[in-house]
Amino acid sequence: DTGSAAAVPIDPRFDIAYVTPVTIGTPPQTLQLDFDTGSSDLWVFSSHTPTSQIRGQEIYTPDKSTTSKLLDGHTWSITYGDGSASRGNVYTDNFTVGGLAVASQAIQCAQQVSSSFTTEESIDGLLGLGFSTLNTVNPASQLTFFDNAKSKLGSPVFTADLKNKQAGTYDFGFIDKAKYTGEITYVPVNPDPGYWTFTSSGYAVGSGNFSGSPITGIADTGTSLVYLPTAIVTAYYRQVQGATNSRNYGGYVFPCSATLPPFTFGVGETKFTIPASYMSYAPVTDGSSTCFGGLQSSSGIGVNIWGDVALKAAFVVFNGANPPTLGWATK
Ligand SMILES: O=C(NC1CCCCC1)N[C@H]1[C@H](O)[C@@H](N2CCCCC2)[C@@H]2OC[C@H]1O2
Repeated sequence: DTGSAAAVPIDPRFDIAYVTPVTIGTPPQTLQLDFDTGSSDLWVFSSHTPTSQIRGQEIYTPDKSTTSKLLDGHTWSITYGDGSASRGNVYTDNFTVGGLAVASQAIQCAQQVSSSFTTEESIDGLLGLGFSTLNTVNPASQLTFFDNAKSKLGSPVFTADLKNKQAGTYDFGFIDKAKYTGEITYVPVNPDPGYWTFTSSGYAVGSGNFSGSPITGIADTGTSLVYLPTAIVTAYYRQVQGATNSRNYGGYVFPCSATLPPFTFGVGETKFTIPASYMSYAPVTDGSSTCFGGLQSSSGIGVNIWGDVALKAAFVVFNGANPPTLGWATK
């Protein structure tokens, strides 16, 4: 079997996050989920979510599905790196992504979501694509959709083809040659503690020389920006007129009119260049002429993160074989 579904930016102006349609239950209920390789919980806004915390999101109502089953006594609670959080109870039900079906997928129903989820009206929940070891369901942790689907897939892979300000694709079970150019460079993945952790072979700022120092970090579709060591980030913003590290906005900002250099990162012998246009994330507040950078420091986080700003510049294969690897190709 295979699956293929669109990854649609939630805002036409800035690539804050991407959502992908899924169906849950019988008859199918369609929700738009944020596919997140940086976590491993599949949770949804639901009939168990207080209405005060719902603002336009689609919800899953297990009682309306003839195939839903309560996973009795199981609960979950998750907090993300940006401080957003949710918790609730668990059902199993039929679940599909782009034609790929899993019977009895654990569906974590939110009984509480934090404000940043309530205010993000176009995200109806998350679909974790990290390793199942990160799943937070107690007392028995649950498998991700990918882990449940693996046995049905011709090849135990999924691919991310995220795009700048346009819809891309998540494919499951096959590698679409039409989506990339040249060869795919595969690199080792350390699945402990549960992220798609790999080592980049270095970086360059604009037309500057390539620095071949290894950068270990995670490939995270659920994070908008790229977070790297301070030395790399300061080298980048030294090339941006008027850039400053703003305590007020919590990162590097610059005049939206500034000329930005592109940013190149290495994977094995292959080099990926993030265009300058991807390196300006969004105005710090609506209509402001001060923009927030797409590259920020990872010093406060404890891990380097290759988020959407970087992933958009490549075709990425998440290879769930044993051992797992990551494949990177230009497009
Ligand atoms: O917390 C992170 N990443 C951290 C960012 C700071 C540095 C450490 C990693 N990712 C989350 C992301 O922000 C959430 N957000 C929801 C609202 C729209 C934008 C996406 C969404 O929910 C979980 C995951 O995706």
